[in-house]
Amino acid sequence: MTESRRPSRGHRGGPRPDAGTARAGAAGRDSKRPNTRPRQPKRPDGAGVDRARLAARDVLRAVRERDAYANLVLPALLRERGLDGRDAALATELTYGACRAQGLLDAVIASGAGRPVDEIDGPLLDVLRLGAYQLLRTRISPHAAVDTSVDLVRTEFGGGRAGFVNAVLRRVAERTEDEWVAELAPDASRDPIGHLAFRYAHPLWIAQAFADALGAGAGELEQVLAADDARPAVHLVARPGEISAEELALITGGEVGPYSPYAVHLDGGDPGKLDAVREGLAAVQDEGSQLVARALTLAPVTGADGGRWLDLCAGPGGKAALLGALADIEGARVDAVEPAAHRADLVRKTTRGLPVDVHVADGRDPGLEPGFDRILVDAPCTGLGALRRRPEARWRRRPEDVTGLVALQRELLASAISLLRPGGVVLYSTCSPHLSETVAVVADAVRRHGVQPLDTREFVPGVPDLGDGPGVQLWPHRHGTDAMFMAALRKPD
Ligand SMILES: C[S@@+](CC[C@H](N)C(=O)[O-])C[C@H]1O[C@@H](n2cnc3c(N)ncnc32)[C@H](O)[C@@H]1O
Repeated sequence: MTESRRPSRGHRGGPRPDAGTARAGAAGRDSKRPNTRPRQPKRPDGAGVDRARLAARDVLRAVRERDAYANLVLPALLRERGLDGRDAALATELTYGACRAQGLLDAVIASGAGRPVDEIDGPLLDVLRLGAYQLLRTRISPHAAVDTSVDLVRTEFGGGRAGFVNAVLRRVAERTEDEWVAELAPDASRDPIGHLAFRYAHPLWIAQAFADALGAGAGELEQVLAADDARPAVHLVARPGEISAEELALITGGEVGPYSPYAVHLDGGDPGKLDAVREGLAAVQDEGSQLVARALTLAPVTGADGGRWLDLCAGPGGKAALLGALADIEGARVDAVEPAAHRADLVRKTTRGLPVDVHVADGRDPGLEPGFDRILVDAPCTGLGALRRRPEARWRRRPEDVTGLVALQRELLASAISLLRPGGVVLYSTCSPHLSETVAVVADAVRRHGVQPLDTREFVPGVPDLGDGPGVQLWPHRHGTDAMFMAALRKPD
């Protein structure tokens, strides 16, 4: 939370801050500010300004301008610029925090600027988001938050625009986050979901989808939304047959996960630097995803398992690698289908040395011989269950995305059922709890194709709080996993 400060309401209703009309920048007025930092000359490359904030700004710009993924761009940029330790931690916190909180920040910025954010120049908006995030959601001093933001703009664009940013951020700083929420959010008693969506910076349709999926547990909505904003632990999977979770925990300093026998949780750090990951003994994989791959192998088929397993939506290969390792132990073989060639390459990489055959094909018609014993359909989905790991995703996804994805999910599940042998099992999963993508797709398959729903809770042994079944919905606030859904279906004999 923010450190306490006395909000002055002096600017309310005053003239809207504008380049040229804004008061002089705050730079240089903070007596507590370390005086070692030289005033910055205007440099188009931004050299000389705070390196962590410059990195955060550049990532926000890439996300806004070219739909980049913050969690791919940032680590590469930190490496390229040699930022580590405190600088890297600050850049990460500011980038991911500003991405996640974007809706809330934009509402506050719009109020402070007296105009909608789409009327503010993109590069200025990036800096305003960074500054507003520091003011509302960190303990960084308001002077430092404003000054460094003004510096970022001045070095690139000069004094006029810097004055605008200074004026807007000074208005933002007049209230705490709670006070802004009280002023701008829908009333909690009349619109409780709208209120929580605003407070926890989620688009309303996503908060509504979570509430729908929680059903009787809708009182937990606040916890789900809060869990999306918490920094998730890094989950590793210990590859079965290579290393145990206990051994992996010992050599990485992590903790064995509570549910998957292969899971190790790390507090942070760069897992790519771990020897166990570099040597292929372990990989990064959410514990919920591990449970999905394992559930496919635990669901009973009728008769003997002939060892023909299929992963119909395999890229980038996290579950295919775990299935491949388990298949190796069981004497089975996995066919892995992925239509995107570059993602199929990733599957080949993650499954090297395992009994996995990768096919670049469309899962709706992969051209494989039917008769599989077990099929995983880890379908393309909105990803609403993994928002904590994808900072900007909640603002990029649109409710209209759901319809097209649901059509594809139904077709993929139908294709899987047609490829199963009688008595074989398909496990349908999504990293989304949206009911249209989960129980509705499964109910449609049961109705149309006569498959039998199995009590999937039995295939995630030891996991509590799974509701009434037969499908399983995991939740970050209950299980510490992504909000994965899974449902096992058997083809009648
Ligand atoms: C949720 S991801 C699967 C994640 C993967 N199982 C893992 O654990 O790494 C969905 C995948 O389905 C792929 N996909 C999209 N359309 C598809 C189709 N028509 N047939 C098969 N796969 C498809 C996407 O390219 C994406 O790689």
